[in-house]
Amino acid sequence: MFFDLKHTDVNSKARAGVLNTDHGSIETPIFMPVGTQGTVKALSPRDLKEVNASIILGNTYHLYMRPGHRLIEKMGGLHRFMGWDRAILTDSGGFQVFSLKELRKIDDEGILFQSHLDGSYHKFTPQLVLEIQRSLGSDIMMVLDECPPYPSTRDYALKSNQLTIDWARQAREIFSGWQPLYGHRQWLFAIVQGGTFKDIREQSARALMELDFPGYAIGGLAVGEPKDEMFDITDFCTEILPEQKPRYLMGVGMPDDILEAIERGVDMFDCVIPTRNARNGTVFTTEGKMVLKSARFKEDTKPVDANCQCYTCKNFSRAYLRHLYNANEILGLTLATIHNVHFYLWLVRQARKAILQDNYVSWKERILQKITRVVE
Ligand SMILES: NCc1cc(CSc2ccccc2)c2nc(N)[nH]c(=O)c2c1
Repeated sequence: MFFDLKHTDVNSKARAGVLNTDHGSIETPIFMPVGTQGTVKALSPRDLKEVNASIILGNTYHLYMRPGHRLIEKMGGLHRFMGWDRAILTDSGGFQVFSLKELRKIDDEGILFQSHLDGSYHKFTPQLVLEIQRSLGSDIMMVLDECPPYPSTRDYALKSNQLTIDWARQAREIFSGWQPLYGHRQWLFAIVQGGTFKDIREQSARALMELDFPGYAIGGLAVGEPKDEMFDITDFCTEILPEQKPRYLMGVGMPDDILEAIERGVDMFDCVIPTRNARNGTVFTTEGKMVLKSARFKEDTKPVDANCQCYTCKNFSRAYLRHLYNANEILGLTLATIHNVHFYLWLVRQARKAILQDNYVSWKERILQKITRVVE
């Protein structure tokens, strides 16, 4: 069974489960570090294993653009190419086309766009993005979808949703006769859209459920809408989606967003925040967020987080990390990234423990008091 739902917290919709892939089992709730170009920036696969990452993300758009999915296929697939033998999830690429703001034109067949690298024209179709993900060999693939901008008119959200459902239908058809390239199984997730319109969200979820996918992503959120709307739509979607299938909230989020979404029945998360913030000198700790470049840490001999067991916190001081940032030293990026990814993975592991003990909500309230502070 691809997804085992082990337990649902008695006081909320928070769930503990296991995703079984041919590149290992993944305990949920899970955070997936983003490795856009076949690397989680500043980390080696060895670092990722040391922080117990069980699944990372690759980006179909970027890898298609460079070095190209055919080259990666020649290299034996993305796992071998990047030296990562645990699980990989890849996005379909449509979202990246929209967020790169290059010329793009959507029609019933797919998305026509210009490369951000050399200006060449390309067209992502439901079939092409699956071919690319087949060449990459991702364990979990995403269908091509359109993520409507926020805000969108109701009319736009309706039309866009119809297209996303049509594209998902084509993808499901291709997937029904699926022959993986490298011998390991590949799973296909659908993506629920519909903006912040609940009736369109329901239409989307029910149409995709009829097509029976192994898992369901909630897309089109964390695109600028107010947080309470994001959580309200998330809660609404998880009410409809199959209980026995994994739910993936795309592109979310800050540590507190993830804890709120877990309470509303989400199992999988990805976000660039831990890796991007680390590169900018901001780290997350059990006592709150910390801007390491700040002068207040100039002579601070304490570790980033005294409660953290990561390599960075066990071996280096805040003063040293601040020095590395000021000196523009690459090691600073690596050490802060190790810590932040470790923190996110630790947080969701703690969440899972609380769920299994049926005290997720009280645990969440306690931890939120601490991690949402700013360390002065
Ligand atoms: N900001 C939210 C968000 C993020 C991503 C990207 S998630 C990602 C990023 C890199 C690698 C893998 C997954 C999305 N992807 C798709 N296909 N559809 C969405 O609505 C959407 C919304």
